[in-house]
Amino acid sequence: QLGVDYYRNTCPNVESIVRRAVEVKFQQTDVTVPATLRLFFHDCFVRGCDASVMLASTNHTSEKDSPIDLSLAGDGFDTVIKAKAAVDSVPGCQNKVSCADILAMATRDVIALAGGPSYAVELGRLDGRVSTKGSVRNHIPLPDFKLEKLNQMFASHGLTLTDLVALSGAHTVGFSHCNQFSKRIYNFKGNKSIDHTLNPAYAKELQQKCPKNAEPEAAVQMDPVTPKIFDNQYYKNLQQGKGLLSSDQALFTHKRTRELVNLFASNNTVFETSFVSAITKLGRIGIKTGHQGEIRRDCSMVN
Ligand code: HEM
Ligand SMILES: [Ca+2]
Ligand SMILES: [Ca+2]
Repeated sequence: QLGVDYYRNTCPNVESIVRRAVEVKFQQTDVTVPATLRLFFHDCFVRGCDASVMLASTNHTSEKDSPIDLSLAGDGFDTVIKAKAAVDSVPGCQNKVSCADILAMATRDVIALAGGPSYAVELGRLDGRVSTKGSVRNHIPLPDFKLEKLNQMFASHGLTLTDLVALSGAHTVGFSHCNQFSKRIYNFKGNKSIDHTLNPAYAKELQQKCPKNAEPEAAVQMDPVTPKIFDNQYYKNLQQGKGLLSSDQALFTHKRTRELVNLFASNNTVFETSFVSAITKLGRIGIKTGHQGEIRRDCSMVN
């Protein structure tokens, strides 16, 4: 049911309206890029791409207030809210475009703004009416997951090992808080050692940036070389033992995925093509149509 021309008759200029709003937001802060990209991932993996991640808590706690999603940067939500306001300010477009579709378009736009590939976004998702804190824990992968478990979680959404490796390339931009990888540098396997898959010089650098008593807000760029550019540097980092999260470095440790890492590291065009294919599949997860959803007036509340 998804299609690139979905709003052809209802709001023909929706793509340029969203793009303009995203550009303005990006000029204010470049954190807009990783924040929006991660928001899209966390939305699609929990109840499908239906903007459930944007619903505010009511008498029960919603996804965004779950422990994992509390680390989603506010600028991602703000990007969608601003783009939605821009769309709704155009006569005829008011309440015609779903928050889920605006998030999908904004994600495409931030990737291009950071120097990554551009692609046609499929549209036609409705917004969901349900969001629960409990659903996040079992659906969002954790940074200490083994490859087998990561693969299982992605496979449950029809995503292949190639898709997993390509989508992990999103970690070419953005930050991680120290607590997400502190075990690797201070207490690996519970015996006060350092994860041996970490490059020793990089491990030292991380210990400096994340001292044992680091404040909870302390964060490190996930790609130490080109932290703001959407490129294949992430894979080159993995080849050098500079994957920040255990789940990143695992892609190079295992033979099955190492070949893909090497391929993406050596050929940015292949990486971009694989990423576009994978994020397009990501955007198809759990699509709601008809009575299953609605076009939310306010992205943070059901109608
Ligand atoms: C493969 C399994 C994955 C795991 C275990 C994982 C885990 C994480 C963790 C722990 C962080 C740091 C969060 C923080 O401390 O605030 C993070 C950040 C991020 N993740 Fe992932 N992630 C995965 C896949 C993905 C995918 C598929 C995407 C998007 C397509 C993505 C996009 C991002 C982005 C852009 C950031 C940076 C966020 C920011 O700077 O605000 N991740 N991820
Ligand atoms: Ca969702
Ligand atoms: Ca990069």
